[in-house]
Amino acid sequence: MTEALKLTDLAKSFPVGRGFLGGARGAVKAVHPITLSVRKGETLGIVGESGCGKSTLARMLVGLLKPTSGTIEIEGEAFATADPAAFGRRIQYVFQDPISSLNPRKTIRQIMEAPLKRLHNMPAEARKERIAEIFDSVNLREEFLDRYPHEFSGGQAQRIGIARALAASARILILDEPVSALDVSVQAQVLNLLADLRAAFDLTYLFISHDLAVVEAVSDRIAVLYFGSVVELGPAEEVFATPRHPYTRLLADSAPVVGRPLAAPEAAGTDLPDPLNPPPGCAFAGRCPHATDRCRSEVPRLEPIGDHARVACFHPLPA
Ligand SMILES: Nc1ncnc2c1ncn2[C@@H]1O[C@H](COP(=O)(O)OP(=O)(O)OP(=O)(O)O)[C@@H](O)[C@H]1O
Repeated sequence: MTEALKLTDLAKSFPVGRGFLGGARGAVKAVHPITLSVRKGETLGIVGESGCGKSTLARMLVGLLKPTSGTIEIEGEAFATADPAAFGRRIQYVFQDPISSLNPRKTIRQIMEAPLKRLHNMPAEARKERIAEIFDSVNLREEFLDRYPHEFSGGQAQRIGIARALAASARILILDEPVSALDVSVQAQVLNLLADLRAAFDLTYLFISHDLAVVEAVSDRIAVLYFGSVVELGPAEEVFATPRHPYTRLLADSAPVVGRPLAAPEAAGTDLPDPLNPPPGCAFAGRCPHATDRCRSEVPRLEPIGDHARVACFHPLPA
């Protein structure tokens, strides 16, 4: 078993608006069917502009949102069929904003103890030992345990968020913009810590970010999301260096500076299609300099290209 995570045709729509008889008027397709696997020990980076479906995808993976269709397998087991605690022990979510994701009325010790009690039924003495061990591994002092979330800086709070995820003994972490809210100097510390933890505990990461430089630095492979679909997937060192999808090229060209976050590229217009009324063909066709009639009428599938990459485009760029 070398796959940590396997998604098959995973999709999510949100019903929106209320019609005359109270039924939904339409649906926002936040995530179009996605099929991909993440190897054990791998860091898969997921990038895309605001609204491309990153958070919706992440939330489905940890059971916070129910998929509209498709399946999720975690370490070979189907998500929907197993008991939720079993999945909490395997996959955990680390939030972007660590302080607001922690209960303000609970001490850090109480926050850390919850998954040990709930998921592992661990007795008090063992919990104490385990928490001390985890705190040590994220370089936090034990005396912090009796303080409250608001008493910490952003970097410390993010370490606590990571520690809480590790307390569940999960081997897969969904890191949703884990350093976006932090100062650049603190970002580096947290990224180094994540790299150390991955090696020490044999972890698999899904690293979601709109910061291309960060994603390129931490990932083994990168998936580029556009309008709810993966449009390109390949080795981290190739995806932005030699983009095959015109959208990836646009991203790479518009964020060449290290640490510069991904903004909607200006060159080819910024109009995203209407999610309530998606176009019949490629969602990027309206912004793409290479679009043809076929692109405007047929949806390209994610197909292998070259040795390691996949691209969803009828006119991929040369390597
Ligand atoms: N609960 C919801 N109801 C209706 N539409 C939603 C809901 N949640 C998300 N969406 C829509 O789904 C699409 C994807 O949103 P999502 O938050 O997953 O994107 P994102 O890439 O994480 O964006 P950001 O980087 O801004 O957080 C957007 O069009 C969004 O408006």
